[in-house]
Amino acid sequence: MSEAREWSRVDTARFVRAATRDDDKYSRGVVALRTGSPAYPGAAVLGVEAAWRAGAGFVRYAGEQRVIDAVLARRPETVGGPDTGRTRVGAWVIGSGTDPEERTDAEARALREIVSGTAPVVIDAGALDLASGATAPVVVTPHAGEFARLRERLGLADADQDTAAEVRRMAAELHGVVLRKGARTLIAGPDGPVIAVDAGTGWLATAGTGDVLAGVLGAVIAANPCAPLAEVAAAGTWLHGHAARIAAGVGGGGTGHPIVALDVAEALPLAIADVLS
Ligand SMILES: NC(=O)C1=CN([C@@H]2O[C@H](COP(=O)(O)OP(=O)(O)OC[C@H]3O[C@@H](n4cnc5c(N)ncnc54)[C@H](O)[C@@H]3O)[C@@H](O)[C@H]2O)[C@@H](O)CC1
Ligand SMILES: Nc1ncnc2c1ncn2[C@@H]1O[C@H](COP(=O)(O)OP(=O)(O)O)[C@@H](O)[C@H]1O
Repeated sequence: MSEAREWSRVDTARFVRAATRDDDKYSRGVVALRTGSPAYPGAAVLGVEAAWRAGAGFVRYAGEQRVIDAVLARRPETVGGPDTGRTRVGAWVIGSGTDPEERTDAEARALREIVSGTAPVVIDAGALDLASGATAPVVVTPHAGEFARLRERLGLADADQDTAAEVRRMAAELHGVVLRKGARTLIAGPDGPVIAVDAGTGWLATAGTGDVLAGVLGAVIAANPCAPLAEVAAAGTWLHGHAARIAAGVGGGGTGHPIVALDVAEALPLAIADVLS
């Protein structure tokens, strides 16, 4: 069995800071998302909401007009439309709520430009096929099914001893951070230990919470430009789990109650306040 380092609240606190009088919207972190599609507009809304609620100072959304409309209806603070180059993006989020089979040439070009850039990119769901060609720093976020498919695609499908070893091996192959989602999320960079983040509540297993996680990761990465990417990703994952625990009311040792993905996003400010206290 491979060893994994258990990630804690104290570890997370190193990557969360209170806003100060010296901050402006750019210093708090700029996140840009190219997520969602006419088939899954909700994924864009969830990721954008999560990026704001996780403390981003500026959130930009680039996508189809119908999806921009859905995003702005929920979060008018968001700046829609393609980046005109005036804002330096601290982190990109791509792929949530998209289907690679439906990708247009224009969309493929836009995504290729993002994964060839210098800003870190969270690569989720329908963009996972772009991970192997990326030169930007990346965090890829497959769930169990996507992880198995990505292993096949990369020719890594022969047996490893356990999932932690598989995650480490994929990270080495991709020269990036791999974040394999589950009740216990495993995260590894090309070097360094495998990190384990326990969600702490099964109520998090509900549609759209992965889209929320992608937005959280974007915000935490944009706010921590100089920190090791695997550790920043672990901090974002821990906050996501903590927000779910708060939303589901499992804090006092009780069984809690069902939640939806937006509940997790809405509990993020309380999770951050708790870490800062
Ligand atoms: N409101 C929305 O717009 C939502 C959009 N979503 C988007 O829907 C698209 C399809 O995502 P899916 O994950 O449903 O579909 P996928 O096509 O990625 O995978 C679904 C299949 O993978 C297998 N699988 C194995 N382990 C799994 C696991 N742990 N979780 C999920 N599937 C597992 C299952 O057999 C299942 O049939 C993605 O782009 C995703 O971002 C989802 O996030 C749900 C919410
Ligand atoms: N049994 C579980 N207990 C706790 N968390 C879970 C469990 N199963 C999945 N999760 C978490 O829920 C989220 C689901 O993400 P994902 O599978 O991408 O869903 P979606 O595509 O619907 O957004 C991930 O953050 C994952 O770690």
